[in-house]
Amino acid sequence: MTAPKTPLLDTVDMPADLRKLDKSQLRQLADELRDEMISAVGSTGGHLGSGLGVVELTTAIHYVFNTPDDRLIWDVGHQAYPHKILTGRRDRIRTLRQGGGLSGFTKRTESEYDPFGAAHSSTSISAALGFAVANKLNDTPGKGIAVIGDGAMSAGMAYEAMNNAEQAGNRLVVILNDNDMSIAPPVGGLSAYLARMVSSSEYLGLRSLASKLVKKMSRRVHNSLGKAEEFTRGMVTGGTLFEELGFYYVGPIDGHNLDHLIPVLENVRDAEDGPVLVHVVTKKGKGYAPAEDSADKYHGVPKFDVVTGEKAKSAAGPPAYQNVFGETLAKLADNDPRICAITAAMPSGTGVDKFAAAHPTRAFDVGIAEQHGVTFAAGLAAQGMRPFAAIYSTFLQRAYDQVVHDVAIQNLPVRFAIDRAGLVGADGATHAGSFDITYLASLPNFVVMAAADEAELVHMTYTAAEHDSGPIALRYPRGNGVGVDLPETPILLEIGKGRVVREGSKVALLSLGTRLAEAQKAADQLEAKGLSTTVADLRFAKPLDTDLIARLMRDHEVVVTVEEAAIGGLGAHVLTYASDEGLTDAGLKIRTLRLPDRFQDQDAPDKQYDEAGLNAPQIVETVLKALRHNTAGDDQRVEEARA
Ligand SMILES: Cc1ncc(C[n+]2csc(CCOP(=O)(O)OP(=O)(O)O)c2C)c(N)n1
Ligand SMILES: CC(=O)[C@@H](O)[C@H](O)COP(=O)(O)O
Ligand SMILES: [Mg+2]
Repeated sequence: MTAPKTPLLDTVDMPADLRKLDKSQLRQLADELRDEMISAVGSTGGHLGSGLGVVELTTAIHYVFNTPDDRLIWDVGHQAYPHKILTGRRDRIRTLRQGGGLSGFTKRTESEYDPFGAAHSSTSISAALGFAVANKLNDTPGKGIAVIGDGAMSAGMAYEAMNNAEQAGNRLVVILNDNDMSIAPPVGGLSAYLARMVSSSEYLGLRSLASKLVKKMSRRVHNSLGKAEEFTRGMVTGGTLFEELGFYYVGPIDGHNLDHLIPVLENVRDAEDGPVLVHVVTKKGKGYAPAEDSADKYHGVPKFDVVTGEKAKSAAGPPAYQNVFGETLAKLADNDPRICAITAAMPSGTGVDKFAAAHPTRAFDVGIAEQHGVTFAAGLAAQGMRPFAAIYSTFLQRAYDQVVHDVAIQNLPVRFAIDRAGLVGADGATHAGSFDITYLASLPNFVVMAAADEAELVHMTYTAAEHDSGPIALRYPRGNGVGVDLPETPILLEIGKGRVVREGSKVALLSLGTRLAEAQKAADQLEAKGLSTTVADLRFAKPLDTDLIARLMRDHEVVVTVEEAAIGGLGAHVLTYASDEGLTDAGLKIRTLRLPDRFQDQDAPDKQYDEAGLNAPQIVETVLKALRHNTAGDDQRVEEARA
């Protein structure tokens, strides 16, 4: 694929270069920026539609505002690729989301133009408010500018921030980028409200616009607006929700028309009062037909052919875990009217779309609102339903108090289907599902399971559905299963019981989750070295199968736990149990393999697991080291005895 011709963009490395251009050149610059972004994402894959929708907005913001002193915060950060290109990172844009490359989100360590890291949504207004207030207190120049999407606006955090924003005065600017899309079509009353605001807005002549604005904004703003005769699409002001929260509301305006955007943003920049919310209407996927025409607007794409839009096909293989979950749950719900499914704006990512296709009245997309989703599920459970809250591990972090306070303390049978458990590849540290075992298995009343393969996921989904005595979680990773046959009839697993998949005598590998495949490979390699190895799939991080663990500890010389989870997970529970029971007193060697105590950047998943030390060679090395340590210890003890 040849790179697009970008003569004007080639002259712009930083926003300072952009600001030297004449306004009349900005249209061409935006077109070239869009071409460059399409070309780059075609070669890397990544988030495409959202960035395409903010090409003009990105250009206008950097043209009008004094970034980086004005602190620009992109909500989620998945739309920030054009921003990266304009802020000195064009030379690395084709490394996006790859090992050692640019992050797919904003990241403080990457550039001074990324004042705040993101990837989870709806944090931008709070962060921008923090910058704004700090600058105000220190009498330092610079506003806080948050660009937040309509989907991200469904999260409570955005309102918590707006409720508190008045103190920033004119230092805070919120740009609501309304493309009427989340990853899936947006849901709920707020989305309908925004749609009504957009569809009912008039095209105002300047006079009526000015007379409306004079009531709302300072005279200075009003006067300078008088210069923008060409600005025809209305700045409509009304008794909006945002005004009730203390913002000057400006909009809706056409986010692809630079002749509208630039004067409006200039006025907002110069406004003496504030805070201001600018409602910008854009199109997700704008300017690239295959994206505009697709149902998901090319939210996230693999590599693709720029000319045809054809996406690289992944090799046919086992089904994705999320689909196994969604289809299994849909089948179970055929015979159980109490089962329902909840997703927080991730219907296809969690497989809840499969469930929704079969049981539309029992599938709930609550929007980006994980906290509400969990407590909503708690209410359903308390009323006798069997709710499955299907939430990515990383996003469930946001609802931790709801998990503890609304679910665990009340011992309510909410089923947590925790997708993207473990490392996730290109999305990197912000999306890794590292902590759920730690934060769930420490809670009284909780049952925590991890599926070793897609058949186990079927059994665990069924087991969770039938578990009415308290909260239960099942975790499984991003990606496809390992290729085992799916069972016709699911098995009801005994709570807190694991299984031995291979019996040996010297080394025992206690696996939880999909590292089981690596544990099996490691066992082959250990056997080849003459070390007889047991492999157990514990299935449950809580309650532990203490009978099995005690037996394996008594009968083996080395015991190694293996899990795709952070410190404080299975390994910690096994060690605690072993020391409580005195099982380590006789010199048993226990080692715990888990994710490292650092945030791992994006890379291919297998490389990430290598770096984490959770692939077969590292399991083998851990066992050998434990045995060598034994020998060294013995030698030393012999020496000491001799002395
Ligand atoms: C807390 C949280 N939940 C879910 C997600 C997954 N997610 C990423 S982008 C997105 C859609 C955001 O929609 P919007 O803010 O309108 O931005 P757009 O993609 O339309 O530009 C979702 C649900 C997330 N990043 N953070
Ligand atoms: C930006 C964001 O949070 C999502 O788009 C996320 O990248 C999706 O991840 P999956 O591809 O694992 O569904
Ligand atoms: Mg949107």
